[in-house]
Amino acid sequence: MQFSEGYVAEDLILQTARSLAHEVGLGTVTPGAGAALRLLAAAGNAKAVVEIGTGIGVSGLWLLRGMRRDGVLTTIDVESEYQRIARRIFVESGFPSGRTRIITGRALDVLPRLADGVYDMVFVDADVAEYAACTQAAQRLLRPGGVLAINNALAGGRIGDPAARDLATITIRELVKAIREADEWVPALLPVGAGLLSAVKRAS
Ligand SMILES: C[S@@+](CC[C@H](N)C(=O)[O-])C[C@H]1O[C@@H](n2cnc3c(N)ncnc32)[C@H](O)[C@@H]1O
Repeated sequence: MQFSEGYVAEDLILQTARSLAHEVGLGTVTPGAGAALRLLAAAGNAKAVVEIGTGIGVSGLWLLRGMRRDGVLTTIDVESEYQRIARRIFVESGFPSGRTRIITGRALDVLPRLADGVYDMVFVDADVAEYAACTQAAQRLLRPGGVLAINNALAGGRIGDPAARDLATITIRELVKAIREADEWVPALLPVGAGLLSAVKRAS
């Protein structure tokens, strides 16, 4: 596990972003999960990606590095102060402001304003209570063959423990089960970082 997490090393800018996030007490994707996000974006030659939960830009930077050179990352967060730092990190990493569309607001207020069926990937990493609604929105936003990725899918390691009945664990457990059983998704639960539930939207 330690080997796979460190397999793709983070450069100085990602390390700096990660330590800034820790300083403000903000969780981020791990390097292994970041590398998996970059892989998924690159595999889909992603031009348009939606991220729910900008934080200060660690996962966004991984996504941008996998996307097409002309791709645009639309990233949503309620905290404009985090996004101010993220904007700086993206630009300092060589991604001009035209490569990002940074939207401040609650995910469930912003997502209905985004266009149907035009996104190649949606990454969800914000409020667990809204994961199911974000998944529903992703179903609408993604093109056929587009990829949904949901962070924290192992619920802090409690997902498979039937004795774990806290609300967050139950919410995630029900969601990963629903996605596994839904005809519209082709899923796999990747055991990187906090767990990255990844699912391709089936062409109907
Ligand atoms: C774990 S952090 C995201 C970390 C980021 N994805 C990364 O790996 O660098 C979760 C973020 O979700 C944001 N957030 C929480 N609830 C939200 C909501 N309802 N809508 C939009 N953003 C929200 C928080 O402000 C926080 O920045």
